[in-house]
Amino acid sequence: MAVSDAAEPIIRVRGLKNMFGDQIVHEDLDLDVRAGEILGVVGGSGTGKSVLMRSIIGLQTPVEGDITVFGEEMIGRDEEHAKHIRRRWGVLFQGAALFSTLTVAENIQVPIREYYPGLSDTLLDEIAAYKIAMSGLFADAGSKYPAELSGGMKKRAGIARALALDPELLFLDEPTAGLDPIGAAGFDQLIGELRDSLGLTVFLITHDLDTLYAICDRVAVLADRKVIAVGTIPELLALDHPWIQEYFKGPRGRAAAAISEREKAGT
Ligand SMILES: Nc1ncnc2c1ncn2[C@@H]1O[C@H](COP(=O)(O)OP(=O)(O)OP(=O)(O)O)[C@@H](O)[C@H]1O
Repeated sequence: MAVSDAAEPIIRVRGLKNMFGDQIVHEDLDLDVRAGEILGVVGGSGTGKSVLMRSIIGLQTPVEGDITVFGEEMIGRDEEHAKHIRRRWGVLFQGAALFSTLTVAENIQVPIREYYPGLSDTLLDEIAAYKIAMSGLFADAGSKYPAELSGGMKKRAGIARALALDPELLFLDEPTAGLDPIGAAGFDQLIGELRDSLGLTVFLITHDLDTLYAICDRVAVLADRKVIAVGTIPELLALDHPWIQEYFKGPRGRAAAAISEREKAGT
């Protein structure tokens, strides 16, 4: 893993403000995501984790603030230039958000067709097969429709589509939600392996404490409309914010920490 804190961050958010009607979701929110890291983003339900991700990827226009990705200012950028930047990231939305009327292979080919309209069907099929293998799906998954896949397989198909354009950055919104513990652990392992082998930077929204312990280099905590803390789990444990203490030191947090300790000890 090659996490760099000295270089310019891959994602830099400053003074972000988001509102829906009278409801202020974010105010004065700052966040850096470093090159090569897996950053876990946690926070209670409705604290604005998904809205933060949507702001960064350009699906939500903030009321105030600056967002740069790969050193490029994202807000107010013209569509043609934004498209070139978007090409450098992949997104796995909650529930995978696959097109239900397309096969897995066709889903993976959607972004490729958008950016490279001239590619032959043979080449598109080869690329889809490669992404399917990278995502740990069985070889004939390409011909299946999403409804024919288990929840875990759907998420892997979503990852395959997110990897379609060889991204440098992945956004994952609750990737292990709804998976059984074994499926979730396998998915964590996949994300870690992809980061290591492809040199990805990963922005990962999760409620899953096991995921935080297993693969996240740092964790950003959303509360009170902003990122109240960001650091390694030991760094966060040293803070006395009530939500952080409850989250990491409540029964589930203690269980996840114990599993992580056992795995490190190899027992
Ligand atoms: N398009 C929208 N219109 C109005 N309100 C919205 C919209 N999108 C999000 N919100 C509100 O913004 C707040 C933050 O939502 P968001 O989905 O980002 O929370 P979250 O932290 O991801 O929650 P969860 O962990 O439950 O997924 C919520 O109160 C939500 O109702």
